[in-house]
Amino acid sequence: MRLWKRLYVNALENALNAIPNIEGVLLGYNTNIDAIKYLDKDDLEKRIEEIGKDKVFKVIENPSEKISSLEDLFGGILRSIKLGKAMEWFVESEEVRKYLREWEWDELRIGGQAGIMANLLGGVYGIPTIVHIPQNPKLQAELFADGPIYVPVFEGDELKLVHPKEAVADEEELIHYIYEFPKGFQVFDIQAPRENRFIANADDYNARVYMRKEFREGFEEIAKKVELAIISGLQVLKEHYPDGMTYRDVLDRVENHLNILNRYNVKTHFEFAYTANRRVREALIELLPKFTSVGLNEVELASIIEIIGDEELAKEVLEGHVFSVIDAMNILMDETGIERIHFHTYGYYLALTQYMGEEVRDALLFASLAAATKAMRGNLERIEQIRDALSVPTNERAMILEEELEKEFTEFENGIIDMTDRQLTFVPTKIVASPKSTVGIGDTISSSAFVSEFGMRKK
Ligand SMILES: Nc1ncnc2c1ncn2[C@@H]1O[C@H](COP(=O)(O)OP(=O)(O)O)[C@@H](O)[C@H]1O
Ligand SMILES: [Mg+2]
Repeated sequence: MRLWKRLYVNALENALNAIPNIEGVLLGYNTNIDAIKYLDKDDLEKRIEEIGKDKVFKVIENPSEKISSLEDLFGGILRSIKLGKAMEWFVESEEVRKYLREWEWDELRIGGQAGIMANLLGGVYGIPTIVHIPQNPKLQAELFADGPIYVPVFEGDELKLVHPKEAVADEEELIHYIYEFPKGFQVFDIQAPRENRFIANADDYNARVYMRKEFREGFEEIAKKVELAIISGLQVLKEHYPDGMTYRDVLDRVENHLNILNRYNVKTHFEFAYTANRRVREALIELLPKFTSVGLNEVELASIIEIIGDEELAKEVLEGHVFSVIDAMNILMDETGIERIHFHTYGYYLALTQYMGEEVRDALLFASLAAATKAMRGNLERIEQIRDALSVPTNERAMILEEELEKEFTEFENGIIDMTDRQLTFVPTKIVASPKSTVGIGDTISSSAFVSEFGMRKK
């Protein structure tokens, strides 16, 4: 434990010193507005009575999975409360979209993985950050932090970088309406067994990974301005769209972007997120050889192993057997040739890299501090706040894993295992006992580790 205390303190200093070395990072592709509302029993019951309680209650047992009417909307919310389950349904009706807008919200936040990471990397870490925003209405632009956050805009033929607030356009508001309820929340005779959220998604652009003109026509200029790129948001892809477009059309465009980034020696990270469609998941695995790095959790690693490995190993990964996780990471590296794999789960992180160095470990430790800060405060606002996370307890149970690793691998020192052609890095993480929020922690972990490792290796 004393060892890790010392390593955490050193890693924080090393990472903080290195972050100013990073000259530019690109974030694609998903950015939207998250409109959060904390549900109120009386308001909710009144609205449901107005629409017709019977009609709404029918949807609870026969979920429509999408929203074409107000019955669907409130039926979905009630179902989510009843089961205590997170659910996200797409809003198809214009009339319901208007209703949602008028129902208002308690809080607006930037949403989408790229949008959230822009406020972290640009707004908090001060790294020059270019972000893809499918649409740039005022309501969304104002949610971006001040700081070196940029969107590319054409001025004549020339591509200029400006803060989103300076490029506001009369474009669509892509809103994800998030309805939160606490454990025990009661409406009529329905009670929530645990806290959770229902999301009404009124965003036609990110659902099909729409790319704006600057990214279609000016990508080479954009790639020249950065050293790093982090790609996410591809998990939503569907096999087919009503207009005949398929996931292939999107992935061809992404592949073209990766070819350009690779040509300019930009290091690229792909942040995996659970991808329900198996075809799309397969295609994403096929794209991994074009990336430098990938970040994922236990569910996502298992879902990959279901495709490139076997069911038995996938099951063990899900159950959290550390040696199975290590086997799975090695299989993924064998299969794709990717240089860096960062696995995160509750209580510890692992990285498998085709290069050696203590920077890999220090980056994971820094990421753990950033994640704990975010969990504690709900939001990270200033980089100095990360120092407070040093006093958060380090996961004690990971010490048992550490002993097992020590027994299995003789060359294990300070979290680093030399596997001759690969380095395996293990760190026990900080755990916040009662987190204020856990939204976007995974992206905080992966992006913090990826950029800080690069910064430290650059010296
Ligand atoms: N209370 C907590 N304290 C510290 N870290 C946490 C806590 N809860 C979750 N985490 C970290 O957050 C990660 C969540 O990442 P992930 O599963 O990818 O979800 P998402 O991408 O939706 O944020 C977990 O793997 C874990 O490492
Ligand atoms: Mg994640």
